[in-house]
Amino acid sequence: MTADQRVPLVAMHGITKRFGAIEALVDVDLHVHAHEVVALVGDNGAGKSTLAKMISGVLQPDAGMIEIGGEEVALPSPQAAHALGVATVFQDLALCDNLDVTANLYLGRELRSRFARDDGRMEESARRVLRELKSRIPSARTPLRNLSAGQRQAVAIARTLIGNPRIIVLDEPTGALSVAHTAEVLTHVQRLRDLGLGVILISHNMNDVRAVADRIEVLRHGRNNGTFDAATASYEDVLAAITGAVPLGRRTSSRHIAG
Ligand SMILES: Nc1ncnc2c1ncn2[C@@H]1O[C@H](COP(=O)(O)OP(=O)(O)OP(=O)(O)O)[C@@H](O)[C@H]1O
Repeated sequence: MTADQRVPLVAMHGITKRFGAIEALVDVDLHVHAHEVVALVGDNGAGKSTLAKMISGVLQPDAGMIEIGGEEVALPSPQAAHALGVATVFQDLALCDNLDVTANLYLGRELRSRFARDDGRMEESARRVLRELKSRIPSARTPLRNLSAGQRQAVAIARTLIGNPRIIVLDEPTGALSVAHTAEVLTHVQRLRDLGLGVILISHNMNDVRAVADRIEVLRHGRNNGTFDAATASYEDVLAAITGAVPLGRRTSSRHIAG
């Protein structure tokens, strides 16, 4: 079976979203398979976050259709998206400095034994998830305030794994990180793919994108503006699609690329 014949984990068709007079997204398509990292790139205001918020149930499209596992779905809330296996790490990470790693992973969904919070089970499961991610965080009991920016990002990613998601959306996970921490986070992204998840990676950084993505989807002014195989795409061609600067000659249409 070729990649195109597989049912995507998530497929968005003809997504349109307006904020008053602003057309944030117009007729946008996006799909992601299992074991695939799709980078969503574009200039400021291209519509990346708006699209991510729709997969995450934070925003709803004005038109278009979203399928998960081949079934059309409604995602009226983040809870609805979560229940269907979509997990998102937004830029603010939503972690608590005063709590340790385990407490952050289980924030708002603590495991309980019959009468009390089951700290032992949570810690064991936190250790398992960190191992799965190949994280270098020293202990599941380390207070978050002692972790580096890269390790915090790892905790935020690990937190999504607690809910057994199928699709993970990462919004600029390396935005504020040093080179070493960026490399660590990119390893985690690869690990998510190895675990069989579909990953949507929003990024401004072409080096990161080319290091981990299988496919690159470009948005420009709220519209699809090119699909590239990350292994073979030239930096110039992707940049041209992002900025609209260069003729489309060498760009590959989304219809010609195996997803
Ligand atoms: N809540 C909102 N109300 C009004 N306009 C919005 C809102 N959210 C986004 N927009 C507009 O929609 C367009 C797309 O924004 P979006 O944040 O999705 O772009 P982006 O590609 O994620 O940009 P960036 O890389 O700067 O985060 C922009 O013109 C933005 O100003």
